[in-house]
Amino acid sequence: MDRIRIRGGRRLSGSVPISGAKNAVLALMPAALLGGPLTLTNVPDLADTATMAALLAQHGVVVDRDRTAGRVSLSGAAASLEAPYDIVRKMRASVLVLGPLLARYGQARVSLPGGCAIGTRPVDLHLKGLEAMGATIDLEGGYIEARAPAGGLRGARILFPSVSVGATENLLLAAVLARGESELVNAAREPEIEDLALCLMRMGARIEGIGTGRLHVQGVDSLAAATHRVLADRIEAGTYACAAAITGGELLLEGARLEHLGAVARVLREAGVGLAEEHKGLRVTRLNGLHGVDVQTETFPGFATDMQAQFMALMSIADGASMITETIFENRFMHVPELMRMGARINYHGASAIVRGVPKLSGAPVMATDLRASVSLILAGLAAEGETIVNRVYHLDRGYERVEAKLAAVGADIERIPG
Ligand SMILES: CC(=O)N[C@H]1[C@@H](OP(=O)(O)OP(=O)(O)OC[C@H]2O[C@@H](n3ccc(=O)[nH]c3=O)[C@H](O)[C@@H]2O)O[C@H](CO)[C@@H](O)[C@@H]1O
Ligand SMILES: C=C(OP(=O)(O)O)C(=O)O
Repeated sequence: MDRIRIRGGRRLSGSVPISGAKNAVLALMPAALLGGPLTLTNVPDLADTATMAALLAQHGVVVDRDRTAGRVSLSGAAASLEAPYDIVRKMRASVLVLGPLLARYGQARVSLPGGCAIGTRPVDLHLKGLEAMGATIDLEGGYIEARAPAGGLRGARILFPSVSVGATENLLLAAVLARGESELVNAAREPEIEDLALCLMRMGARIEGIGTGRLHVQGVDSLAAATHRVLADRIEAGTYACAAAITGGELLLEGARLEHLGAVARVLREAGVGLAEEHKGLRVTRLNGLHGVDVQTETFPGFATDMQAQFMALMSIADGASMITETIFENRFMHVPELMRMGARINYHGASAIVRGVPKLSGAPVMATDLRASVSLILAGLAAEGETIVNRVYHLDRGYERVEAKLAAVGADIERIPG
C-alpha cells in the first residue's frame, strides 16, 4: 500500500489547478444509462471515476476514457441490469445507476451499498421515492430488486423528510424519463445537483427550479446526445484553501468559484483567511493570525461535512478554541485521534469536538479511515514540525487527483512512497 511522506513547515505559494468535482461526475456518468451518447469533459482521474466507469462497462455501456485529456464518452444500451456487490461495495455512489436503469429499462438489480466508516448511510429515501413513482422494490440477498409498473415509472410528488444529495440525484435521474410530471420537494441544493440537472437538460430533459429545493420535472420519452463539462470540485478547492491557510501561504485555486463554497467561505474569512475571486479562480491568502471559529456541518449552502476534517486540522493551530459539530454523519471524527497524535488538543463527545489551538503540531506516522480524514492529516503534516507519514493512501486516491504533485508544485515537501 502506498504511503505519503511530508516534511512540514514550508509556506505554500503559487497556482493549483482545481479538478472536476468527484461528487458531480459520479452522478453525471450514470446519466448515460438514460440515453446519449454522453461525453463528459473535465473528468477527474480518480479511483472513484474508474470504479464508476467499470460499473457502467459491466452494464454494457461503451466507455471511451481519455484519462490525460479528462474526457469520458459513454454510449450504447445496457445489456445487464445488475450492479454487482463487488463493485458497489467499493463505492456507495454506485447506487445512482438504480434510478436510470429503472426509468429506461423498467427493472434493475442493484447491490445494497451498506454502511461505511463515516456512518450507516441507508438508502431508504431513494427507495421510497422510486416506490412513489410506482416501482415495486424487494430486498433479497443483499440486493435491491426493483421493477417499474407496466408502461414505466410514473411522475410523482416526492417530499423528502430530510435532505439527501444521493436520493435527490437518483430520483431526478429517474423522473426525467418517467411518464408525466414529478416534483421533488426539500431536494438537496448542492452545486453538483445543479450540474447534473444542467447536463440532463442538455440531453433534452425538462427540469425547472434548478438550484432550488423544489425541482419540477416533466418526463420526456428519450434523451439524446450531449457534451457537458464537469464543474470544479468545491471540496478540493476548500481543501487547498486550508492548505494555503495552514502553511501561512497564498494560493490561486484555478477554476474554483467562491459561490460554490457556501458557508465554508464565510467561516474561512472569520478564521482570518483572505478569499478573493479573480478572473482565473479564487485567491486564498492567510492574513495575520488564525482564529478559532465555531462551525456546524449542514446541507448546502451550509458548511459542508466534506470540509469538516480539513477545517479541524486548520483549527488545531488557530488562536483560541473552536467547537465543531457534525450533524450529517454519525461517525465522522476518525481523524481526531490521529490529529491528537500530532499534538492537536481536541476533546470530543458525541457530535461535537472542541479544538483548542496549539502553537505547533509535530510530525508522526498516522493512519486514516476515510477520504477527508486522510487529507486532513496531510494538511496537518504540511504545518507540522518534522516528518509525517500518512498510511492508507488509497482513501485519498478516491477523491484527490495527483494530490502530492499539486502540493509539491506549490512548494510542499511531499512525496508518495510506493508500497
Ligand atoms: C458521491 C457523493 O456525492 N457523496 C456525497 C453525498 O453523499 P450521500 O448522497 O450518500 O449523502 P446524503 O446527502 O444522502 O446523506 C445525508 C444524510 O442522510 C442520510 N440518508 C441518506 C439517504 C437515505 O436514503 N437515507 C438517509 O437516512 C445519510 O445517512 C446521511 O446521514 O452527500 C454527502 C453530504 O453532503 C457528502 O458527504 C458526500 O460526499
Ligand atoms: C463521503 C464522501 O464521499 P462518498 O459519498 O463517495 O463516500 C466524500 O466525498 O467526502
